[in-house]
Amino acid sequence: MEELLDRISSEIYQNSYVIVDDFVDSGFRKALLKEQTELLEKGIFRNAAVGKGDQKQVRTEIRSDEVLWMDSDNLSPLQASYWERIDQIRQVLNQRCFLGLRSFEGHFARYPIGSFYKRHLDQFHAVPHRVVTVILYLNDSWSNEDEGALRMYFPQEDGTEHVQDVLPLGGRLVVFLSGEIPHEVLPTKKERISITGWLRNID
Ligand SMILES: O=C(O)CCC(=O)C(=O)O
Ligand SMILES: [Fe+2]
Repeated sequence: MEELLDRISSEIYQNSYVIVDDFVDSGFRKALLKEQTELLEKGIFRNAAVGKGDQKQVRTEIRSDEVLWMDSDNLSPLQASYWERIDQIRQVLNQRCFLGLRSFEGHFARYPIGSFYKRHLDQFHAVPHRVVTVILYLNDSWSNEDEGALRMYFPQEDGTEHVQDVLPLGGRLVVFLSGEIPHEVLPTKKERISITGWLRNID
């Protein structure tokens, strides 16, 4: 984990993003996926909203995933163990990148077949406190034909954008600066499950 934390902090410092394959082992991933699938079957998932406070609304033309927020006071043992690992990332990013990260918030997300999330930034006027986005994919298998990639846009110095597509491979962790990297989820041809969270500079 030490080496991994080194790599995460140096790549965030240099590139504003990092991709870590097999961040969790397949036993842990499968257990989380099972736990989440059970919640899903109980119908606890909600259509994801866009915006915050009074502005909050379900806009399925922007995003059509379903989310379930994790309750920090009521974490399952698996969720707690994931939070602990994220907290190690939080600490190393504070030590090496001086990001002043104080807390984490996160939700499970399910993208049914055909769903997507249009291009956006995770940090904007209504949610200024999200500094680092952390996504863990839980899918059993994924290939190019399943589509549903995370498409990231990297602004270049000459004003153009470099585009990178990242497949939601199970166990893969994607970390990036929430205010710097616009991204979208391309329409998926297979159900797509993840945990998306944000390290914030408030408690
Ligand atoms: O699941 C992904 O790949 C990205 C999700 C996302 O952009 C978000 O929830 O803000
Ligand atoms: Fe996002």
